[in-house]
Amino acid sequence: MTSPAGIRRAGYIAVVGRPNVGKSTLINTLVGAKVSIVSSKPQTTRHRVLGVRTEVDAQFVFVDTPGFQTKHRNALNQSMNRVVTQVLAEVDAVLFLIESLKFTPADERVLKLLPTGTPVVLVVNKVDQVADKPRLLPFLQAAAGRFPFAEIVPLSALDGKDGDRLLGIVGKYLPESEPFFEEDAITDRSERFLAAEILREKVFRLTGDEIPYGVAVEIEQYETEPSGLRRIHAVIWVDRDAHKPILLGKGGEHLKRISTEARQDMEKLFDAKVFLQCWVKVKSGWTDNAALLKSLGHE
Ligand SMILES: Nc1nc2c(ncn2[C@@H]2O[C@H](COP(=O)(O)OP(=O)(O)OP(=O)(O)O)[C@@H](O)[C@H]2O)c(=O)[nH]1
Repeated sequence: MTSPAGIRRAGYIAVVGRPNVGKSTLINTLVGAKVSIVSSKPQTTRHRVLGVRTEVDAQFVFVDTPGFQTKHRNALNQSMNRVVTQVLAEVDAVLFLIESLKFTPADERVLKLLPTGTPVVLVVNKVDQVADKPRLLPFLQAAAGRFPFAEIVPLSALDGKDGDRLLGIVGKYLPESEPFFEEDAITDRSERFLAAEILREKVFRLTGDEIPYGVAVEIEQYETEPSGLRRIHAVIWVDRDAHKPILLGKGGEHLKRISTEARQDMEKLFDAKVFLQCWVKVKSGWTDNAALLKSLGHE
């Protein structure tokens, strides 16, 4: 960080990019705690998730925005695009992620939504996958011609050192300000929200390709007992009858594994004992129902 001694900077940074470019991975690397979802499947991030990183002289508040869904135009996608537009109007800097040596029509659509009055840093991710490094240079030059980027930073979101380098670069664009969050804050979202995120991640990770998008997690009940024990009742909503047995598995074994792994992650994150009960229920057509989406916490 280069700000003069005693001066603190703080600001909001949006992370945008098409699905699967590595936004969640980058945020996890930058924030150093598991507050977002990482999955090999596209379009797992539907919420705005704030991750906070506090350095000696700057605080970075990252806003993880959903990827753009362009294949299916239903209520879920429209709500996603609204979130993106909202987020971009509010921030101090934008990180626009693309993948090394790829610039797809989906990237182009994200590019069109970038603000011109806000510094945009182009993050060229997954450089570790490029065997032939000299091929990067012309790619970066071409990218520089597409938009007045404030900076262009090739990196691997999996690499902590690259993350620190990026922080040094982004820090310059943050305004002078007192920090917004307590030093140890990792998120402004409640435990209840994090519990849902963790459970949703387990469903995606452990269920394979059979259930790509039609899954939502709802925390019906969340209680902290005087002993510190968290008592959580969760519903995993699926939009087809056929998906229920897939999630349950033989004799309920699969659901048991999902909930056990989710509980273990929650206990680690909350530093407390967790009692987690999960049900699988079918709600047909939920991805097309804006009112229901809202009731499930989607914006
Ligand atoms: N090799 C390599 N893989 C990466 C890198 N960054 C992310 N990935 C992988 O790319 C996949 C997608 O990463 P995510 O972080 O889930 O992508 P995302 O942009 O958040 O995706 P959505 O949530 O769908 O918008 C995961 O399998 C990551 O492990 C990287 O720098 N190098």
